[in-house]
Amino acid sequence: MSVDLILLGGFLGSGKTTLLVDYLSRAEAAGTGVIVNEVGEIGLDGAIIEEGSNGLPTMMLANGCVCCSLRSTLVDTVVALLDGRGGDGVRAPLRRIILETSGVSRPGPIIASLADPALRNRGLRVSTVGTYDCEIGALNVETFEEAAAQLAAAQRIVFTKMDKACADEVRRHRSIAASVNPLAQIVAEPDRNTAVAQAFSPLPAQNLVDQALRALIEHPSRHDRHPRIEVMMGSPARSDLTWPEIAEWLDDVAAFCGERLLRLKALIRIADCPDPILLQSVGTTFSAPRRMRMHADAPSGCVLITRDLDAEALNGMLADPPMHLSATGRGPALMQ
Ligand SMILES: Nc1nc2c(ncn2[C@@H]2O[C@H](COP(=O)(O)OP(=O)(O)OP(=O)(O)O)[C@@H](O)[C@H]2O)c(=O)[nH]1
Repeated sequence: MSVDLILLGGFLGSGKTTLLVDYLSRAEAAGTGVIVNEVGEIGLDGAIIEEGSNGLPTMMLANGCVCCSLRSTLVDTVVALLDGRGGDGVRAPLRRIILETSGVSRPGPIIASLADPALRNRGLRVSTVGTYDCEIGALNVETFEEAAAQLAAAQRIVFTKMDKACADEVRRHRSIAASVNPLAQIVAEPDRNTAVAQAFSPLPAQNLVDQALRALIEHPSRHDRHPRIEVMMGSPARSDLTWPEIAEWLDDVAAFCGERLLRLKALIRIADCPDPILLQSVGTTFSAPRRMRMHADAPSGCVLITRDLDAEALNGMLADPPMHLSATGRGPALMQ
């Protein structure tokens, strides 16, 4: 049986713990294990979650950041939960594990650490959910780098503190979130119960995400553009690209961008395969390429989300790049 491992990210104070505790009190949270990562020594979030965990197994990773110093501890903790060693008593098999990351964690290194051999055959399906604070916004200047990495990595962005924002502000936040991460599903539900239920429900099937990618490639446009975040579209330079060329290009892109690469998603046709190949990264952590047999007629292309780096710089990286990148439609610059 596969187990969903949901990385819950979002900046400090953006409402992760509150969302998680609200979820754990619901009937559909049965079969959930929780891991809480806190950087400070006090373990306040852990205590709040334990209190509200409804008897579900909860484990703490305190005193360090899960994307930097606690990576092997994270793997041990996930294994312990999967083996039924988290919390007290004998447990029914888990259906999902929710990892609340510390507000300053970057998702890429966490996903990379989950590729550990100890987790290889455990049927983990990793997904990413991010909270977006409608009271203060998500991308403030002081916290920009981590917040941008978290927002761009999310497959689902859940709006929090909607009670503190008027309808116009929520509309603006929706536009900002969609502009920074056009691949994410946005949950902007004023009704708290509905929002909590949707936050951790199974993510739309892969084909829905691929439809989003396809729509973007066919109709690129961005209404709100952040001055430091670029969403680029890529199209193949030739029709006879080979896998080694694409693999080398991805290596070059990752090395050139480093932490400035926030997200990459691509459906690419190569000469020696009848089906397009799906490629994805969160930060510079790439998942294994997948043949997409159901998408034989899909166009070839990619979406890249970067910070502090434009398409021209990436195109100039190689004399003859296999993919040509261009910025999506530009609207007025956002100053948030
Ligand atoms: N009004 C309002 N307040 C909220 C909401 N969600 C969270 N808060 C408050 O915002 C503050 C921070 O919420 P937390 O859930 O602790 O945020 P967090 O992201 O877990 O914070 P860190 O663990 O420090 O990163 C708390 O005082 C919450 O009560 C919301 O939907 N509406």
